[in-house]
Amino acid sequence: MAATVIDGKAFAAKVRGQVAEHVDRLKSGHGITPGLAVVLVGSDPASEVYVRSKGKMTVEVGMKSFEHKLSADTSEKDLLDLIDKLNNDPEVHGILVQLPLPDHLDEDLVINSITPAKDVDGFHISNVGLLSTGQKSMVPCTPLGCLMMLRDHHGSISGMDAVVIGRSNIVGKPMAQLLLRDSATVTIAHSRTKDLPEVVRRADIVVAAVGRPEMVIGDWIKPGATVIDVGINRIERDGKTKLVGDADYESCAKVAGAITPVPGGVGPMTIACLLANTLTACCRANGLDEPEGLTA
Ligand SMILES: Nc1nc(=O)c2c([nH]1)NC[C@@H]1CN(c3ccc(C(=O)N[C@@H](CCC(=O)O)C(=O)O)cc3)C=[N+]21
Repeated sequence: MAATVIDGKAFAAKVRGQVAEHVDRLKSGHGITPGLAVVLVGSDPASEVYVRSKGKMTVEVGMKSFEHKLSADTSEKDLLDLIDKLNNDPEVHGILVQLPLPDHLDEDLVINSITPAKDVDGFHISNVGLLSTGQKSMVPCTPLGCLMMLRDHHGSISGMDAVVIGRSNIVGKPMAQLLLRDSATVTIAHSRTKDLPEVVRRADIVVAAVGRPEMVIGDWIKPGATVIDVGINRIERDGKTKLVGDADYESCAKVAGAITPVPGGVGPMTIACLLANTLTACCRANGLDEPEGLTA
């Protein structure tokens, strides 16, 4: 039987609609407009596309968007000065520094200079620590989007076997924390995992976040399992550029019970969750109730 396609694009539109309703209420009821600042250093074409799309959707849900584009040779001091300004700007509730940064900038130092309460990426060491100890934090957008789709599809994932392929700080590790918090049995696999296909075959939930185009194939998937494909890889095929995930869609969809497509799966949910996190940060900053269903 063919897998159910989990429509991340439609789900993301629904989430953005919910965010927009909350923003309306904040504006009319409290005179507060949530604001998101995005900082881009350098001019990577793919990054520019994402930043533009984030800015557009930020404005669409009624928030203020502050875009800061800095040249590729920006000094660490200038970048830290800008972050300091944004940390202290009451109109800014969320700050995102687009990654990766140019080599001469210390990514950890830069991320950890963002006020944790405004760290809508959830990458600050304080937020990482809070998440892993089950305390209130900002949760990384991509794993949060994956969790929302899993909860929506399964109702509960309690007791299910989940295998996360990939151990990055931005996806693999926080994803594992979120799955664990929802009482799944979690394995983190990676490029050195012994007999990866056999490990993946045990999973009811497979989260593919390795960054290798179409690496996970249908033969590795337990019949009926849910495949969440985090990969976004641009490849050349038949003389055309094509966007593919870390899972081989065609073969996986034949075996899986449900699967997220690329594009139109995890990617749009990531941006929707960025807006949801900005809303959450704004509510917390103003001592207001947090939006229900939009946090982890
Ligand atoms: N601090 C930081 N936070 C990020 O969240 C962050 C980042 N840096 N650096 C770059 C990556 C990449 N990223 C994407 C978000 C949405 C889509 C997305 O919506 N993709 C569409 C397709 C877009 C296309 O056609 O190229 C889709 O999958 O359907 C993709 C990629 C966020 N990132």
